[in-house]
Amino acid sequence: MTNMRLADQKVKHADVKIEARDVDVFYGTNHAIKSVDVDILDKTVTAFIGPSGCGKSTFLRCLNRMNDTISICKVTGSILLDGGNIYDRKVDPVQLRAKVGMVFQKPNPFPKSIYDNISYGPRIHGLVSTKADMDEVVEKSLRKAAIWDEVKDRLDAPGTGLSGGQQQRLCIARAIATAPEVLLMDEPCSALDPIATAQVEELIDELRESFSVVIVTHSMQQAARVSQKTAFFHLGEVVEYDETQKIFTNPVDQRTQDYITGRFG
Ligand SMILES: Nc1ncnc2c1ncn2[C@@H]1O[C@H](COP(=O)(O)OP(=O)(O)OP(=O)(O)O)[C@@H](O)[C@H]1O
Repeated sequence: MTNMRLADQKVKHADVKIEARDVDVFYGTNHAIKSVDVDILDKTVTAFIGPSGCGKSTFLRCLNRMNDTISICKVTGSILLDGGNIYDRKVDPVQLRAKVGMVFQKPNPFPKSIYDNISYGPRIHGLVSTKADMDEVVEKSLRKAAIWDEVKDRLDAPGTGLSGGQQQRLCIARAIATAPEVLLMDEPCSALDPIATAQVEELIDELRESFSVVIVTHSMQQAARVSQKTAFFHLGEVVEYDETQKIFTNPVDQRTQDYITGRFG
């Protein structure tokens, strides 16, 4: 991994936003995540890397209880958001997902207008009461996702009519609209061309001024470009979790070294 541009690596002292301890995940008898401990820092981009099937997406989905939707999936251990257990019975997963938003691999806009894609979340969560306020939230979210100029004259057009890269930025705007504290991104650029990928990467860097971003990526170059912290997953375990620069230049574990130098995965 030489000649790799590394993101601004200065990890400023940041509060822990999510504290995961001793997390295990089972799909039936398949033990997919094994005793994982990870702290996600506030206003920091954290990358999850590792070979296919090592559990990156599974662990990411634990952070906003998306795994609840999979009947055979069982999660044990503790995951605290600002000190509160997200698996507590009193926590409403729908409310949780407004705070811990998610962007998926394939852009998935609703079959609605661009405006309605953004206004839907704030409306169902009762975050906005007047049309003028909603207009403001829609504009702000689209601006923050760097797509406002491309869509401002066609807010009534269907979101599905945009290009792939625009659809992904629309989905990011949709996730931002509920004012999340953490944004989870599961291979958000894998369906995008290099130009759209660069736009989304630039956006990720800007978003971390407002909240934490956790990104699953197969691209080590992308992890190095956008993240300050990196966790290397292997066979359901976190082998190494450290500052991105350390992981890519001086990893402690031989398995990390082998992965980043392309010896497996
Ligand atoms: N919905 C599911 N039902 C049953 N098993 C699943 C499900 N999703 C993931 N798994 C299993 O959990 C393990 C971890 O998969 P996961 O998708 O989390 O890995 P990953 O590192 O994200 O892989 P990739 O990089 O290929 O996306 C694998 O053994 C996989 O088969």
